[in-house]
Amino acid sequence: MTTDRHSLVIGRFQPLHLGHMEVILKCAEESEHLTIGIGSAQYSHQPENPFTAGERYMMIEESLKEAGIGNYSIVPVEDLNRYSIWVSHVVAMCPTFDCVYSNNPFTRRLFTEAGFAVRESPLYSRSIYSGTEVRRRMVADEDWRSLVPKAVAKVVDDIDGVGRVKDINVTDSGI
Ligand SMILES: Nc1ncnc2c1ncn2[C@@H]1O[C@H](COP(=O)(O)OP(=O)(O)OP(=O)(O)O)[C@@H](O)[C@H]1O
Ligand SMILES: NC(=O)c1ccc[n+]([C@@H]2O[C@H](COP(=O)(O)O)[C@@H](O)[C@H]2O)c1
Repeated sequence: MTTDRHSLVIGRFQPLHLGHMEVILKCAEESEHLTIGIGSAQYSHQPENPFTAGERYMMIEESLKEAGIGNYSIVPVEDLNRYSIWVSHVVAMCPTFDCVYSNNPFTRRLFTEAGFAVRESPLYSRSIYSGTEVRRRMVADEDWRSLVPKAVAKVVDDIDGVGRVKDINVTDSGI
């Protein structure tokens, strides 16, 4: 089903996982155009945000190519420390959109207050499909590949992403 809806999905994608992909595929199917906002774009090399905006861009672009999706734009969006103007900042950075897909109550509230239609999409196997779980498995040498698209695993391998995630999770004392 395609409508004339122009939609936004926003997340940190640290990294993109199969839960994100379910939302993106549903949204792409329901929209004429989909914008994927890479949130917290200025952060990288931190335990919660290991990958740069450019690396996350590659993960999304290659995964959507793999999935045969074409009607989208990818836009890095930096955080602002003034919540009241963050939505205006997103609007200024992105192609026009009228509908936002998010499950985070705070993000939903900001867009609702700004007059956008906000849609909730089901959370897919949330106990395993989260960035937090993917990063935890990388550090613990457990299977993280089954939680992400093949294209994401390739980007992570190309940049030694697992080595980076492990290094930034080790303190000086080695704990
Ligand atoms: N398993 C999932 N199924 C559907 N949507 C998801 C899933 N995990 C995250 N999302 C959606 O992705 C958006 C947030 O993206 P983000 O990259 O911050 O996800 P995250 O996996 O929760 O991150 P982290 O665990 O690193 O904090 C939210 O709208 C959230 O509801
Ligand atoms: N004021 C702000 O900078 C602000 C407010 C709400 C969401 N965001 C960003 O949007 C992205 C998605 O956030 P949630 O995962 O919380 O929905 C994150 O990168 C988050 O930092 C930023």
